[in-house]
Amino acid sequence: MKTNLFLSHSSSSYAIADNAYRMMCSELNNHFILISGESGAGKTEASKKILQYFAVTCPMTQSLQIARDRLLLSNPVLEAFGNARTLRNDNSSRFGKYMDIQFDFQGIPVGGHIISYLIEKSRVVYQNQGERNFHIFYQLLAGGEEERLAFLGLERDPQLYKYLSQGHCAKESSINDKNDWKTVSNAFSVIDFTEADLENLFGIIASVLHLGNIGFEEDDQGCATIPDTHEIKWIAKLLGVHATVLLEALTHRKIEAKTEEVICPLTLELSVYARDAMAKAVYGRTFTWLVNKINSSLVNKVGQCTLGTLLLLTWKTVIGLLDIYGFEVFDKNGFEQFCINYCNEKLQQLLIERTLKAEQAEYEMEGIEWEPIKYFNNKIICDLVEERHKGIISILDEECIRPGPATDLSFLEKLEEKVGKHAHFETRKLAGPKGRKRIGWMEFRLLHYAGEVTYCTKGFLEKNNDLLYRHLKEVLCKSKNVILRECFLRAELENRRRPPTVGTQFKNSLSSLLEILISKEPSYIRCIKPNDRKEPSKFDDFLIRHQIKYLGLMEHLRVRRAGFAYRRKYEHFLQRYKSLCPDTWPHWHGPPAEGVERLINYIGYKPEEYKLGKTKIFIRFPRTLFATEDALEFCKHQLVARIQATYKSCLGRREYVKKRQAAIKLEAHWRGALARKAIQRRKWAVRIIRKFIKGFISRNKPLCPDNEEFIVFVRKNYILNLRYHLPKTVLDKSWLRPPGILENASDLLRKMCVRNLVRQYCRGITAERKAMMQQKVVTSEIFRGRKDGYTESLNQPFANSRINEGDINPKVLQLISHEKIQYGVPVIKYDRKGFKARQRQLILTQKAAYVVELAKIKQKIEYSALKGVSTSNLRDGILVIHVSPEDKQKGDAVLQCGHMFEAVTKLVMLVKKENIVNVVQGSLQFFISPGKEGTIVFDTGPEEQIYKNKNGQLTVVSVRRKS
Ligand SMILES: Nc1ncnc2c1ncn2[C@@H]1O[C@H](COP(=O)(O)OP(=O)(O)OP(=O)(O)O)[C@@H](O)[C@H]1O
Repeated sequence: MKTNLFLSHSSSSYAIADNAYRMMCSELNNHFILISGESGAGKTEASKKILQYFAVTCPMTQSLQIARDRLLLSNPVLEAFGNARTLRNDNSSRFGKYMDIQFDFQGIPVGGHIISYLIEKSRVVYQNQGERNFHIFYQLLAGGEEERLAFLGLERDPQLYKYLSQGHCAKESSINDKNDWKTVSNAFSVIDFTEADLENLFGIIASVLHLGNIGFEEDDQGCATIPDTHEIKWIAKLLGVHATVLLEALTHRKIEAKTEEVICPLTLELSVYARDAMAKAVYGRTFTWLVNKINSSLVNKVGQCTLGTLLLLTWKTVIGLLDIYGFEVFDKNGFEQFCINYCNEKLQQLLIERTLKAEQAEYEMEGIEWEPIKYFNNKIICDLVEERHKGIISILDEECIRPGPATDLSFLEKLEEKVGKHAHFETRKLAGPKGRKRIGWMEFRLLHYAGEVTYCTKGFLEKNNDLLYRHLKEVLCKSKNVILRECFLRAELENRRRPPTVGTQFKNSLSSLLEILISKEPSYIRCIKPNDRKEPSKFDDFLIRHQIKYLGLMEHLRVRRAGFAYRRKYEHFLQRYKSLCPDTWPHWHGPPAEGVERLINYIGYKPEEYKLGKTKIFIRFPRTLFATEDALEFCKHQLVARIQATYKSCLGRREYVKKRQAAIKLEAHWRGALARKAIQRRKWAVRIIRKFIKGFISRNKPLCPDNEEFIVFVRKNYILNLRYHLPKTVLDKSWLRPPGILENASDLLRKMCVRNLVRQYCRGITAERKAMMQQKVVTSEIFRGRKDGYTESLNQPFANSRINEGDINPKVLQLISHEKIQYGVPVIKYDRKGFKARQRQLILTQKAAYVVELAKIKQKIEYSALKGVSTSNLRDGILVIHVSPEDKQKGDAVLQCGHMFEAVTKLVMLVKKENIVNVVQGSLQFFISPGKEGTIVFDTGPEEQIYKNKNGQLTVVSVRRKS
């Protein structure tokens, strides 16, 4: 347990709120802040500061801003309805308020709940001199819109209303009702109040004012009557009840006998009582409704979420804020002051129990050396008030229910009789001569922890009973005003049991409040009132000393100074700080006390900084704890980094595994797809191959489905191949071998190709070349296969310079004579005359070159006389031109010619007699001159020779070469 205690001051309120908040967040437990002090000491202000602090400093989400605003704005509404000006405080809380601020797991304020305690209802109908009714009445009149006031039948002047003017201070300069009205109106709009709600609510407020203005008169029989029903009509309208019924209920009382009901008129006094009771009941219950309504708007609404987030969202810690009426001492103190001061006694008791007493007891229990500090325990006063059967409340209750005439005086006598001997109780009768003067006959005095208070018993019984005549209750139950219908339930009428008295109710609600508080970690704000005159910056020493004394602050301070700032069970301490020591982190398996010892040794606590008890560690100075907290905070970062790293690696691994599985799946699918594709391809290939085989087998059959494709393929393939293998020249005889079925087509193509090539070739050859080729063809026809050297001659082109067809007139051989033909080889000029001599010369000079002009041939032979040309089959260049027998005088010409094939060809072509060439073997005959024949013998030998043999024959030897 750690107790925070501050004297009221804004910054200390912030500090304590902050401390409670941090503790709540770190230890995830509930806290409460008890604000105590006299009336006007500043409790309400401190509680507002705390709320503001939470509103400003706590983390906030957009969606939760509304909750925060409602939490903040619930204050002005409750203050308007529950606060009033008293002699001690212009804004005195006339009800007790306990507010739970709920925080979610992130420390965000998400909602709240308010419990109200005993509102001072009597103020509705009566105020002391210098005091006012609840603020809302004045605010409504000062700030309410004209239409609203007209609708409610109200005038602006509060003096016109009896319930507002008894204190003679309806208008107070320190209070700005008009502005406050604006604040309250704005707050209503934020806290979910509909226009209908406000209409009903202000209908009730207005009807209370109207009630107060009802005047009664006494008739002849002493019964009360209401001469002016103006107010009644307004009340009936505003509350939705029958005016006559209401009127009757205010002036009559229903008495229930065993079987019948009797209605009897009320006296004037009782009618006034009934009216005031109605006003108090209506206001009191409306206030409770208001608190409930605010609570419903503060409820944290959990939206749709998963179970995990639901658990997190519903996980709440709370900080309770208790702002309750302070200790009050007036000149005249009634039942209300009695309850208020009893409440303050209880709170002081709680404080004593949880700080002074508990703390000292704890030291003792834990075996910590301790010098006991004396303090005043006010339990004795609490017992005097609340003890069962013996306490003042029990005695009061007894008087209330007792048959027979019970009065306030009889109650006082009972008190004297039963608690007269109590040290804290006094009456005029019991007091000594000195005290007698200060206590009235109807009064009793209690010696409270905060001082003496004299209570006047007048009205105690009535207020404790808080009786509302059944007749009036019935009227209110039937009200058309929705709020009233919720406040006055019919079930109440049917319940014949007597409701608990106000005193007992208050006692019970206080004990349940204490139960709430005991379950939470406390923090205290003790408010000290500086002066009684509501003046700023004035400090009344006496008054302050008095407060410090009765609040027990000195004792408290002494205990705090001598004691320890912080204590914690070993387990909890170890659990929280174990991460600071390697020996205790992450687990300590030994006894917790040893673990704590090891831990603090490691951290380096000095001996004066701590004490070890039986079950707890006690830390003397806050700074030690703060240093430990700082170390923890630092350590947390490291731990967080480690946790984060582990978590991230876990995430990474998970991601990797996911990706891997996805990749495997993808791979499997892809492989499957590939395999399927391969199968398809294989099937397709098989089909194609099978078709091919079939096609191949039946390739020679007529075109049929079996071979159709094959043939098309073969054709296509052949054609496509063929284009790369076409012959390039006319002489190129190569040709791509066709498949059997394409032989015909191939032949055709080949022919076409050859024709095409030939055409191209032909187009490309010149006229000269053409002529030469024609000559070559003739040469071929004459000599191919008949004479040696022919094959070699194929490559030797004919030369135009040697003989030119264009230059030769085939018909006139004479033309040749003009042409000089150089054969470039020795020519044997053979004539009759010179043969012999020349022959010899020829032999000698066979290598010499002679140029023979064809003209000379012409001289020898005429065209028409040309009868034949002879040559041997050997490689020699001997040529014999046979002339016509008619021209025998000239004889045949024997010539040797290097370009034999050309000369012969051209010659026969000149004479157009290709068939006159005679290729002989062995020898040939020729005419040397007419009638005289010569023979030329052809032979082969190792070297070329021409000579005349013994027989006189011309012998021509040529070299035989392999062709
Ligand atoms: N911290 C403060 N600073 C300045 N003025 C303050 C402070 N606290 C209180 N007051 C003044 O004192 C008045 C009374 O304060 P407050 O209403 O909080 O007293 P209280 O203890 O709640 O009284 P009660 O018990 O009657 O409700 C305030 O209206 C304000 O004028």
